[in-house]
Amino acid sequence: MGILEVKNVGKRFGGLQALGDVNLSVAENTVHAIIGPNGAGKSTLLNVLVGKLIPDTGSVMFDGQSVLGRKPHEINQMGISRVFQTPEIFSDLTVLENVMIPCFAKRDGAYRMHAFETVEDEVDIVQKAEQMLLDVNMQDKLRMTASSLSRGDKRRLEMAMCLVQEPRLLLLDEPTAGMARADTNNTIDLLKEIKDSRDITMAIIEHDMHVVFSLAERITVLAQGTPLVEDTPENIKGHPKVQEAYLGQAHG
Ligand SMILES: Nc1ncnc2c1ncn2[C@@H]1O[C@H](COP(=O)(O)OP(=O)(O)OP(=O)(O)O)[C@@H](O)[C@H]1O
Repeated sequence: MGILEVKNVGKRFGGLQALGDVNLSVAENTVHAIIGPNGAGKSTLLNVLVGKLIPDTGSVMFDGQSVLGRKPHEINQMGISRVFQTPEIFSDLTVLENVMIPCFAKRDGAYRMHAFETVEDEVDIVQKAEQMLLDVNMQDKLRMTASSLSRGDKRRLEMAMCLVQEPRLLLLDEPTAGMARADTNNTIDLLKEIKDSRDITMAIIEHDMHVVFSLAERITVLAQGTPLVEDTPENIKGHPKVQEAYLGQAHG
């Protein structure tokens, strides 16, 4: 039994069957990649997992509890965090403040923008946020305004905002999209460090096969809303069904 169990999940948008009959089991403390051509349903599946979309059929269980019917913040409190394709950060705040906000949210159950007025009283949260930023190698950028960060650092910051909540499952939506090779490799190294330093399960959507094969222990190939094959990276390489799924696609 995996920490995440998706069973018979289907989702339609009008006449379009975005997810057909998705079954997926993600084992605890592993990195599981979900790959597939454009329009395969990867983002739709992720949106179901975080409560942004309600599927028409099926069930989603996280650590034995149903995710369906819960609001995104409730799913977050269950221990599922998501890093978006476009970083969701507070541009006008400093790097440190950005990481403090989810700490307040976790402690108080609500975002508290006014919290910074009494920041001296929040020593524990400042320390926690600073340690997190050290873990993602952003200790030199604590006082920088988030809007002035490079694209790679914005993603790194968003990762810190997720990780500071100590999620048990981290969902990564194309974590290296748009990055140059050096930044991509830094992100791979960072994710490996994160994985090795704590109990965490990762589910990652990614088009860059270098990233997928560097990180994933299991890979599910999704095509037209249905898993075609699930296997180890070694067995996925050169698998005829994978070639079939990507046939005619520009990347993969
Ligand atoms: N809100 C929506 N309304 C209507 N159709 C949608 C909606 N969201 C997604 N779709 C359609 O559902 C299908 C699956 O889309 P989805 O974004 O999940 O694919 P994907 O595998 O993530 O693609 P990509 O790799 O391009 O991000 C596509 O045909 C898409 O156009």
